[in-house]
Amino acid sequence: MTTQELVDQIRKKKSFLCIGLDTDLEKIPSFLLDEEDPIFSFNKAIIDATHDLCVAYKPNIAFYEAYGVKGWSSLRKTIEYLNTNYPDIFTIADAKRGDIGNTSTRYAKAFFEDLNFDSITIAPYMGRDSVEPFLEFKDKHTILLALTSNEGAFDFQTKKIDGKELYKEVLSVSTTYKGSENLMYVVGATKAKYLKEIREIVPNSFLLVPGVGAQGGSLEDVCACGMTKDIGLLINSSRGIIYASNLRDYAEAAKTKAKELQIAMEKELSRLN
Ligand SMILES: O=c1ccn([C@@H]2O[C@H](COP(=O)(O)O)[C@@H](O)[C@H]2O)c(=O)[nH]1
Repeated sequence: MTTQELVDQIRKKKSFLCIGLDTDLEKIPSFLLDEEDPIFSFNKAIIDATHDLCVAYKPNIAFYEAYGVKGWSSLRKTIEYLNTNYPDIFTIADAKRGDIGNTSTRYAKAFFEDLNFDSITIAPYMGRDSVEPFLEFKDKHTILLALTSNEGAFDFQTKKIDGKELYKEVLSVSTTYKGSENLMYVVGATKAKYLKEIREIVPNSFLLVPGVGAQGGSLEDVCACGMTKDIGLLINSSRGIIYASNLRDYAEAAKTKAKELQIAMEKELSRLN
């Protein structure tokens, strides 16, 4: 999917919500455990209930890898279900990969060609040659971790090197990478006060913003400094939506939570016009 197609979807749906599919067998309704593939059954029900309220889904790969071959099969069924039934939805493999060039190429093939995700999250620590193999894929997007939502972000990301914070160096150096027009960045909602300075470095790039809901970040604070004329934001919520109920009404409850966020986003979008 191109960036323009994503922007068009956001305007059409009046939503820049990304729903995180962090599907955990210990948290989904227990009656689903009798199904042949409980993870896929859960994801399918959540997707069917919420697809008109969001523009993206983000399966966190750790939740699938944790169940070995079965988990990988649930992931494959989920992405195939999305691509077949909801081709206008932007898909994010939250895999946080990145390695020496030839290995990164294999990761890129796995997530962009084999699984056919639209995008993947990447750790920038290994630098240019670990990122550029992902950028070679046309109409696919590489989402670099810039300033993450967790407390550990302060261990390295905000530390100064030659007078400049590391996350700012990640942002500015990565804009020189070949194919950088397909870069997006992860910035935690819990780090909203940094957004003004982030926008000075990457004024138009899309930001994937996790950390609203369960981690305490505020949608309004993120929009105040992070929104661009073409929106430029994908705000993720995982647990706050998918685990709204663990009873038979779980999909309906997820829809209600997604709707609350969509309404708040519609209000923010109306300020752009
Ligand atoms: O900085 C980051 C980067 C990634 N994440 C991921 O996003 C979701 C957040 O889940 P919630 O349940 O909405 O808190 C999860 O998959 C994280 O691994 C992040 O939180 N922060």
